[in-house]
Amino acid sequence: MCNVNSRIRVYLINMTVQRRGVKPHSKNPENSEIEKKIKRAYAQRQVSSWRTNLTSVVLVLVLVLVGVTGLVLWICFSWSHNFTHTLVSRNEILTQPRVFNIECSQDYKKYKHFAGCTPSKCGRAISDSVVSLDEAQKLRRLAERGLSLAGSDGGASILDLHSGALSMGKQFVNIYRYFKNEIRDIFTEEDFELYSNVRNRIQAAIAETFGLDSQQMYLTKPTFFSRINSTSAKTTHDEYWHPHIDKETYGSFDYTSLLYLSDYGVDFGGGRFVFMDAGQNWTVEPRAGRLSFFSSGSENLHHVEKVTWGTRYAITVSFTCDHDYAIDNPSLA
Ligand SMILES: O=C(O)CCC(=O)C(=O)O
Ligand SMILES: [Fe+2]
Repeated sequence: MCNVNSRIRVYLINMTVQRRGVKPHSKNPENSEIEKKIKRAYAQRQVSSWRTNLTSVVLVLVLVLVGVTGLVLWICFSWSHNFTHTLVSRNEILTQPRVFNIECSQDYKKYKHFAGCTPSKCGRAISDSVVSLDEAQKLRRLAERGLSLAGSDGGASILDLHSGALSMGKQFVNIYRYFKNEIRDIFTEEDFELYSNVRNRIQAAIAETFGLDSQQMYLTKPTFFSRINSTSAKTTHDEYWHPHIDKETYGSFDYTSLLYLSDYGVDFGGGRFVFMDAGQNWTVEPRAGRLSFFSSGSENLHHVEKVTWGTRYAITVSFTCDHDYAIDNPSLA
């Protein structure tokens, strides 16, 4: 194509020169100067046409790249959505506990067996009728008061009424030692009664669901209030979002329960609880008064999504079958 064009151009040059009455390819210096100019102009036009072609190619490549990236992102998004299911959404109110039975892992075999308590029937359950909204709101105020005394530098902060541990900066203090008698200005006997009462009902619900003897279950540590916001964690113990198995993390746990004190999507964003099965995730959306409980072995690998805004309050209430790891209800005495 370019060759044909150049031939036509040379022909036109010759015709121009002939029309001016000059012999083509004449040795006349004036004519050769004109030829040079025309050739230079032609060369410039060719360079600019290559540039235009190159720009078009780059543009097409960029468009293709953007298209492919979009497609990959879309596939990834729909893939992760297809495999994440909502077990219970915040908007639903469960009138009946929602129970999912799962085969127990081998984890419990590594520990002493306690008939009537050690998990032989495993699973997960969610109930909105063990704790009332009013009770959850009272417990949330208790948590707000306690955690307002200190708190971690970022991520999760905890308050353990049993041991007295409260996050403060990058470490913990013991509220009973730190605040001494002033603690009675912060918490009341009624607060502690409510806490113990709620704990008893949680224990009964777990026993009923898994067919256990409630008398053989003991509260164990850590049992604590948590407050999570979107600030970034400064220490590893304030990083709450890692997938984990409670039995592995805490040893004594046989049954874990979580009582939510605030609402997903209203009080905070992110922060859903996620059960992680092979290739599938199941989320529990917190709502104030919602109780979620499960056997603590690797059949219930889980994590909490990062909180993106607002503040999330919850209580982790843990049970063991081993009396050696039992803890008492907290008291102000
Ligand atoms: O707060 C939650 O939803 C889960 C907390 C948790 O996984 C734990 O305390 O082990
Ligand atoms: Fe956990």
